[in-house]
Amino acid sequence: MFKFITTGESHGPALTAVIEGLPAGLSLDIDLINADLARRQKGYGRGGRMKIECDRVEAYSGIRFGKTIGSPVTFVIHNRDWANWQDRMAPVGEPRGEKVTAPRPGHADLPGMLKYQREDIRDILERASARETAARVAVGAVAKQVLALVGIQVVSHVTNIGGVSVAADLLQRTNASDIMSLIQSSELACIDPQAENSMKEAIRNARDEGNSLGGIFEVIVTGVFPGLGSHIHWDRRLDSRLAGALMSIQAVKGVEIGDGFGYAGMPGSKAHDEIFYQQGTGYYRKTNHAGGIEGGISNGQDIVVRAVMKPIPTLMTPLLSVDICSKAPIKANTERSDVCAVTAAAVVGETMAAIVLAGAILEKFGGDSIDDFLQSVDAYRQRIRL
Ligand SMILES: Cc1cc2nc3c(=O)[nH]c(=O)nc-3n(C[C@H](O)[C@H](O)[C@H](O)COP(=O)(O)O)c2cc1C
Ligand SMILES: C=C(O[C@@H]1CC(C(=O)O)=C[C@@H](OP(=O)(O)O)[C@H]1O)C(=O)O
Repeated sequence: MFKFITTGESHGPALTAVIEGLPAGLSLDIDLINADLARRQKGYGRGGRMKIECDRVEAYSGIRFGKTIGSPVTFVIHNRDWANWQDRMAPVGEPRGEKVTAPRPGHADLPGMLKYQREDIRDILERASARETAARVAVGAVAKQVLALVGIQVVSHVTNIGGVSVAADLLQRTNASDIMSLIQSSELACIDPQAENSMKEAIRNARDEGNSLGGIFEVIVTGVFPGLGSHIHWDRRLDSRLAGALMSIQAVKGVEIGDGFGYAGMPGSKAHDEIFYQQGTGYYRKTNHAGGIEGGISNGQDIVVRAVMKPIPTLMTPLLSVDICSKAPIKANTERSDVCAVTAAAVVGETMAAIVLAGAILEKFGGDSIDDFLQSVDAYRQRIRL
């Protein structure tokens, strides 16, 4: 079974990712993994930490001479900032440094310290931090390399920041490959230069006020063939897996697939994608309201998923809180922070979608070696060529 675990604290020595269930013989391009790590570090509105880090993976297991050998793959990403935190984050020795006692509304601080019985909120915030997503992106980049072998690509872009949206008509007429090239030159991974200017202005204003912003990103998966996921059980549905995976990203608070929340205002006659058939090419649709999934199963159309990120909880003009020692009112903790991280979250969204798709495809076609896997995919594709 394809699965992974990440470890590491934000200001600890390193993050790790251990990936299990990759077929043997997969050629892994480490440069592609590092390129995605670099993309995750970008985005107008990110804080000082991204100037310190330069994320790169080091492979520790599961790969020989560039190819997987079937055993678990381990990647390590060193935290450069560790050099500045060795005293406060030492794995052994007496506690040093001031305790964090003013929980930030919106972060894991208060529920985490109650649950884990900690007196220093740092014990919670270090792991709650989205620094962990660097390790996930390394896993996602591997998943994308599995998907690429069968012609599946995953792209993401930002569609809204702080209420400023990409123009609706532009969104409708831009396909996934155009999106990939358009976002190359954008600091926010946004396809609409005009909207991007307004988004940047909104981020600047938020920063000046000691405030923060959230937004929406979209993930599109192309080249998908019908049959990934299943209607049989709730936890095999591709839509439920994608929603859960996207929702697992720190600060993501809503996910929609296809027309999503827009369905509420539509009659059935406008909501579904009529089915057509052409000899030679088979079944096809003229619309994609479903976002590529019907009955929890991919239907062969592009998969389209959007997620909303709440505004960053660490505010330089802090909200009210309560000191966890004295119980007296206090301003919430402030520390170095992003003002807006939707661009980075989009890359993480792309990652999580790729992980779900790679999991579904490896589950369906199995194979201990990459050749077995590809043969099985080919045989299935032949069968469904109707
Ligand atoms: C890429 C990324 C960067 C983030 N950067 C920050 C940050 O600098 N400061 C902060 O307070 N929260 C940041 N967050 C959000 C917190 O990690 C998140 O709000 C927190 O984990 C609690 O969110 P939850 O309620 O969704 O779990 C970031 C999230 C992501 C995805
Ligand atoms: C380190 C990353 O994001 C961090 C996510 C984060 C949080 O609370 O989620 C808080 C900030 O950490 P720091 O206090 O070290 O600046 C962000 O920089 C990263 O994305 O690599």
